[in-house]
Amino acid sequence: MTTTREPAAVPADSTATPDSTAMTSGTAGTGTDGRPALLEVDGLTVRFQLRDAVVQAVTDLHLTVQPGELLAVVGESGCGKSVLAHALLGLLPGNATVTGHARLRPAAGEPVDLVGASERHLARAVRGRAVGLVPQSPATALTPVRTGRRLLEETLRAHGRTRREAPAAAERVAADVGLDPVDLDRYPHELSGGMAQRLATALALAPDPPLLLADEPTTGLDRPLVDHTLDLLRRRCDAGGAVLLITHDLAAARRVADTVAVMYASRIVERRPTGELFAAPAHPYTAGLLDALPERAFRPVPGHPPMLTDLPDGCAFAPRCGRATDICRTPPVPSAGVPGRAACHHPLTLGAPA
Ligand SMILES: Nc1ncnc2c1ncn2[C@@H]1O[C@H](COP(=O)(O)OP(=O)(O)OP(=O)(O)O)[C@@H](O)[C@H]1O
Ligand code: NI
Repeated sequence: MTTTREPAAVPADSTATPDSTAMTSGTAGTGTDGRPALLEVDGLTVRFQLRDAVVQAVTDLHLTVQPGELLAVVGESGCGKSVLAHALLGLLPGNATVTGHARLRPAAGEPVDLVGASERHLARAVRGRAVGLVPQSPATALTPVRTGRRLLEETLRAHGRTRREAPAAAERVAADVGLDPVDLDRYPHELSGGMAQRLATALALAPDPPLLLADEPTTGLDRPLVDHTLDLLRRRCDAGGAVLLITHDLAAARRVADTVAVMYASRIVERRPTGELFAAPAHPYTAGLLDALPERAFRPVPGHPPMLTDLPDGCAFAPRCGRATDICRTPPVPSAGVPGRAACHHPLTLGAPA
């Protein structure tokens, strides 16, 4: 069953969200209790240089994640979701240029701007430790020559568990993600897609990172395991962790997210508390995604997303949008996913551009 969660960390009045002032004033995002955001992404932009073209994969992206918050990033295939996650961890290939800021402020440890942090710092203090990643294609990410048990125990020991503690801890983490301990003795190539997915999730959770980036973590799972995984992520946030969940699945976002950011053609076009976004989407693209849901109109968004090598200067959604007019040839402002406001010249509900 799908349940609608009301936002836990964000007041219902989106104009009063603590980070909306931060977005407009440029100061650090803070939580409702005055704590700074755990992650504050500010103008993140990623370009890939191809031989004769530039891919605009992520453009001027702003978002915050508070401790305890589950933020879902949704959007069609190819809009830049995975590139966003990889940019935050310094995992992009050499033809990528990353600009902007992504400030991480873990409760323990020094704040760091993930953009421009040294590879050495990212490897030692960030990846896996401060920020975990459940990769989108776990089967290819798993080391082929070690069993799941060995991978998990090694990860746990690398993060402070003793040789004595690691075996029981590995079984606990495996059980948390719904993996049978027997399956821990298999090698990655002996795992089904769904088992590999759960093992990848267990590996990301084992060091207990304050921020988890989960890129389509329910791929290949059947419905009960999808819900099990989503609820596990929700419980992490309820216990004070933070999760950025990348998903195609709006029902998943609705079930567990506090906040939803909708990405279209490399930009966040709308970012709102989950209940508000589902009840009254402001951006026509968000409305289109909701109309495509089976329990709603079951009508797909017409047309196709644009090529990221050839984006228009104005609104990239205009060619697919029933509300577009001449003004949509100019960039919608703000284009930055400011909470409560859509990057649209003709929003459906509140959210006229400032
Ligand atoms: N190394 C690269 N070089 C050039 N272009 C790339 C590279 N990696 C990704 N891209 C492009 O960046 C864009 C965003 O890709 P990304 O993987 O982030 O999409 P996504 O939203 O995660 O899609 P999906 O939902 O299918 O996983 C795509 O157009 C993709 O082709
Ligand atoms: Ni992806």
